[in-house]
Amino acid sequence: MDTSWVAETRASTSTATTNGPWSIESRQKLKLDQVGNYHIVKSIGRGNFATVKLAKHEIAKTKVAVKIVDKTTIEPENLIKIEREIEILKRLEHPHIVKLYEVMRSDRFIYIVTEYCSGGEMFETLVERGRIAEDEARRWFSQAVSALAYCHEMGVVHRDLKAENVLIDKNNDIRIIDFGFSNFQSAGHLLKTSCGSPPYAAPELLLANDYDGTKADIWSLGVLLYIMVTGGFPFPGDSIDKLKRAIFSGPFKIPYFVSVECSDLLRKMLVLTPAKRYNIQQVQQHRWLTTKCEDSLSASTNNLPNDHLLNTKISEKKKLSTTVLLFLQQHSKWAEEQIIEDVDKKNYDGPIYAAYELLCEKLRAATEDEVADQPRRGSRGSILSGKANVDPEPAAPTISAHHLAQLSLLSSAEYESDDSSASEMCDDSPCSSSRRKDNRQKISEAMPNNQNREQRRHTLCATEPLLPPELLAQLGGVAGLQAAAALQLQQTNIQALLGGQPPGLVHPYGGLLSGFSPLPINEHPTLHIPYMGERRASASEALFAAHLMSAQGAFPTGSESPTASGSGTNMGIEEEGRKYLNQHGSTKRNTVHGMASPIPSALSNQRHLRQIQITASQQSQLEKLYLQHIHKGGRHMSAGSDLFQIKQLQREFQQLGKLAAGGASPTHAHSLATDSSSFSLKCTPRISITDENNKLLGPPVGPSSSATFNPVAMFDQKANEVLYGSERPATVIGFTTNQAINSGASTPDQSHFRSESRGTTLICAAEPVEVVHEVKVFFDGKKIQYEESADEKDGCWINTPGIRLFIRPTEDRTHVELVLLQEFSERIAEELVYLLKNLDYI
Ligand SMILES: Nc1ncnc2c1ncn2[C@@H]1O[C@H](COP(=O)(O)OP(=O)(O)OP(=O)(O)O)[C@@H](O)[C@H]1O
Repeated sequence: MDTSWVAETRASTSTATTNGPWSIESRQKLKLDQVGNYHIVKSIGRGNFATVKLAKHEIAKTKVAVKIVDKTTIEPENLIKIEREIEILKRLEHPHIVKLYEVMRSDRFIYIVTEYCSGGEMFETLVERGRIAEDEARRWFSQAVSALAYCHEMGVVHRDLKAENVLIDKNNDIRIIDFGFSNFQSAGHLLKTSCGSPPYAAPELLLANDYDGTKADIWSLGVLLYIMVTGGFPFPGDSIDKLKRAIFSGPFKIPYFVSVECSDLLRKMLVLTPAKRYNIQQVQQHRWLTTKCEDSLSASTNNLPNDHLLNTKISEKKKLSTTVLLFLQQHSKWAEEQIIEDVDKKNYDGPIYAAYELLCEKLRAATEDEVADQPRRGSRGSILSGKANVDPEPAAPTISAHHLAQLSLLSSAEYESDDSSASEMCDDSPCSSSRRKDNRQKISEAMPNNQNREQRRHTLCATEPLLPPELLAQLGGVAGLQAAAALQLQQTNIQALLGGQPPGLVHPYGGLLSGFSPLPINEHPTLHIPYMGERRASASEALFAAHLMSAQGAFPTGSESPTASGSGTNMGIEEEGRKYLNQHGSTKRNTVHGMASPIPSALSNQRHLRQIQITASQQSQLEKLYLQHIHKGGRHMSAGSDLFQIKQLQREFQQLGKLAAGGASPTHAHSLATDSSSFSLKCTPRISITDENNKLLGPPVGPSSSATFNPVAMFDQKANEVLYGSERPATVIGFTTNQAINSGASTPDQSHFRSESRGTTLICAAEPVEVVHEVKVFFDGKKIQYEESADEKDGCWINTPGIRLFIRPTEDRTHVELVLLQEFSERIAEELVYLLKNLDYI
């Protein structure tokens, strides 16, 4: 391969200013400002084995993303994942799949240049905003469906679809990324490797069965849709075992606010048995996607799967744009024949194709803008002549001086207007722009164990060969070529692409995941993250292995030929699920969404709450409060004259907690879920009346006589009605912590929201000493007294009456864990976070 075009990387390192383990010397950073034809602007993301930079093409002046893989620092199996991703991206071209432009290689690095998606990950958006409106979800979802339908038609299964692998571009359209776990799958062929991200993994994968990758993708897509429209996961579980129990223990719940059509689609995608699960064509044709609300008509119409549109775009591309050709000749040293040849071959391994494509896109966008700016030419004509409106012209096939000039102007204008300065470039930070930094921060807050963020991104490679010889043969002969031809995808010489299997793509071994440790369910108020702290992780068999061992013991995977259901065993998934539950306990794990539990940690799920039974005296006290509440017209009961009763009741509840922890006394007949027995129950009963948005309302509805008063049952029933039923407003009797009451939250849900936002971790590039110094200066300035103490983890505590800070070094960063206690002043806390964020200058 001719690599003479690969420009020498210009690198420099930062200089040391201090000494010791915290010195900048010890964490010198590689500074990179140019690779190939790309000017590196700044870091925009980091995976576990790649750093992603924003860069600008020198000729087109277009922003691109450059994924930089340091081959010397990653395991061979992860290198194979990267090679797999490259090979598959080369074969795919779809408006909602990230577009590959160029691949550059040096002895040490692989640079993968793709289109830049400025809107970040869908995951970030969902964490930031919570669930999204159905019309908006439909738009994004239909784009994802369109991309997946295309993949499946091309014989490609993604196997790691999740909100983190869906990026948003500047037009608010989605792009699917991360094809590292993708593979080719021909009809009738089943896959073996369990990979992907457990919360999105289909049951057949969790049971370690052979599986149909297309059906597994549908399950993941169903989970994605569920997250979009509800803001939570359908199957919560902080370990694979719990996840399996959640999946098999019965139908998942869909909150009341999800439309009937959308619920129906979800139920047809999240079907246990793969054979009964919808395929991608059925999803495409489902009425939730085809029937559009009037309001969202314009937004969604443009983005529904439309093969005609796709083909039009593709056929446009077939014509070589002479405008771009001429422009390239003028602005580069490449000869005409060379350009024509590389473009014709779609040569991703050289610089010409990328330059050509980027310029074409720029020209196309300019042409579209121009057309949009003009009055609609067809409107009048259609009235007079009966002819349809005139469509925008495709990129001009002939040389256009106007377009040539436009290209030059656009290129320089965009370049000048970009405010990303070179000063921002070249660090290895995961995120440099302030918006993304904010997002990251929010996500960091949402993570159950945010000091593990670096590890959360571990993605391990699958154990299957990338292109098994028989698949290669099949693909070259039938599936790949026919699919490509049918879609008229491109004039690429596919035979040439498929002609040889790149070296090192077939690998017999899998990755090993170290440090897998289950963590508690994340209780973020908007996006519940049910997974074991490895939110972002995608995993291969190795990750699943330990957790699957028991399952495999329970359900030996048959070596027989695939069954009709595609499960790879003679046993149906449902049957296996039942067997699993029989063997591993059948605790029902209903998910409760929307009504986040007011009680943190061990009692965080309402299913625990439901199992609390109260004593007769607690019952009568609650009743008293309830009746008083009605009498006072719904006023919140936690203040003033009620304080004594509250305290009294609280003591009883604490007693209840102790009893539960030490084994319930038969006389009390209290029962708590076994896995919540270690908590100390510090509840204060509260009575509040909420509407469907958990806003406090007027007097409660419901029984007011002693004979019918049953607070626990009422809570349970009403919470369910609020969540899943149609009755609203509802009366909710909630239990909350003192802390939440002190924070002024008016309803259980709000109190949860607030208490959740109190712990946060900030990651700073500043030295710990510097952080400690700044924090002390801050407190001194505010005249806030603090105590300072060292910790055995080489960290340092700074405690004030309302704020606790734990500052500890990591290998190249400083973690600052910030806990705001109940007495905190929100304003001071905000100022402190602001200060710390400003220290976080990476
Ligand atoms: N084209 C892009 N445009 C904008 N941001 C991107 C782009 N590609 C990647 N990123 C950002 O960089 C992050 C890391 O990229 P990516 O997931 O491809 O790396 P990776 O090393 O393969 O990660 P993983 O360990 O999850 O497999 C992404 O999560 C995303 O935030």
